[in-house]
Amino acid sequence: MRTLIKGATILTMRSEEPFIGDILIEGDRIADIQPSISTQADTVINGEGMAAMPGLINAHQHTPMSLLRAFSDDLRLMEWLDKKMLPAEAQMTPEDIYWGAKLAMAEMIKSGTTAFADMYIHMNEIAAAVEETGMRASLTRGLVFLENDGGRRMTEALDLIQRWSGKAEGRITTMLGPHSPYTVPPQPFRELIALAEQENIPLHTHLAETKEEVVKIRETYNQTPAEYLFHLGMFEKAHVLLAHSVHLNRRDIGYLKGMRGGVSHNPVSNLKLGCGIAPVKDMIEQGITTGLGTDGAGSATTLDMFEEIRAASWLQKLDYGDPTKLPAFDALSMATTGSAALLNIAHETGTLEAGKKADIILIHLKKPHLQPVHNLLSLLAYSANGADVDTTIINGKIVMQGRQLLTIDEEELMKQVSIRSKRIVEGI
Ligand SMILES: CSC[C@H]1O[C@@H](n2cnc3c(O)ncnc32)[C@H](O)[C@@H]1O
Ligand SMILES: [Zn+2]
Repeated sequence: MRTLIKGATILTMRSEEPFIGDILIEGDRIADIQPSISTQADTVINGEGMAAMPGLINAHQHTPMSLLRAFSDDLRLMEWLDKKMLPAEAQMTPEDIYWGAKLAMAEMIKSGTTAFADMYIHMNEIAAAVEETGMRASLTRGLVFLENDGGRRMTEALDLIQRWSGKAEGRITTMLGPHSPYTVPPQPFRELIALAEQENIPLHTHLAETKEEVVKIRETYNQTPAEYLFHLGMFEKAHVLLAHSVHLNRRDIGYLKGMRGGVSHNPVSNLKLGCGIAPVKDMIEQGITTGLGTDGAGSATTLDMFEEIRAASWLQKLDYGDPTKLPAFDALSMATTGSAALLNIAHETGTLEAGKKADIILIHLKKPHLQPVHNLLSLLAYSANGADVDTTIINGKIVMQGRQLLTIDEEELMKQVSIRSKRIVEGI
């Protein structure tokens, strides 16, 4: 199967310079990118007036929480989690998880996200939704060790890894997911890190999201959250995906230096929950890989990565009182090459180049808020939004064209979401 995109304004993200050209896709990979390609193809897409760029990669998500979007807002994280989210999650059936995840995937595909990292429960249902929708995903069974469950959660985590790693034409990868420093005591944390090292499995966790977490870890271990993980050996033994990392001091950033993996910055969720501003510029200066994520729609409300790109850039400018901080290309890099590295898939995605997987989005530029095109990078980072995405291609397959989802029945999805979301909140 060959698909040819003709005459698009191409931003490869390998360089900052866009150019007008063609992209040839063969099977699941990009075969060629040139100013002009003359060849036969099964499908030809007219890319005129469109920007072509790598699909955006959401490095931290809880997909089924899309069913809890706008259910509870304007609360502190711990109160929001304990009093609202956990009781609602206790009402969710595996089928709810499947439809909640599908809702998130519909929104992601429609806003130009082609891959994501997810941490949740009932991961078989999420994996099934990934298989059907055609998305690329790194899946993690979130592990909280505050009560003895007889090893059930751990069994599910290992089952996910065994059953789904490399499945769905290689689109699914997996990680181990100790939820956070405040929900996983040292011994189980050590065991997970040892297992990750032994089996070469990446780890996905939350770190230093709120001041309350910093206080709690200080009271319990007399350490900062980053120190806690560092002394458990986490950063030297495995690839680690750290969500948030808002409250890191200079020494904490030093602990992360040289780590495999890096930090998923989730600026919109951090803003909305009043968590603070992550030291993104300082982490980048220390060579720490930084990507972008939304967190779940239960907190972020939207999964539009263009909002994250904009918020990331503006927060650093505001924090330093300096508009030169985190310029457009750097913020776009976080959502593409940065997040790809966090998901451990940078060899396959994150840039447009021959040989890489064909994860490509086409953005309609002939819109009042995207004209004139003095600077494509600025337009994409500071003015575009998810609704400007016309076409989404993942693993060489067109999953949205002309804003029509091709792998998801949107009408059925809306029906299921309406029934299930009502039942969940009525049950609390
Ligand atoms: C055990 S599965 C993952 C678990 O994480 C919860 N969660 C959602 N958003 C956040 C956040 O911002 N910080 C910490 N934990 C979060 C979610 O509700 C699931 O229970
Ligand atoms: Zn999270």
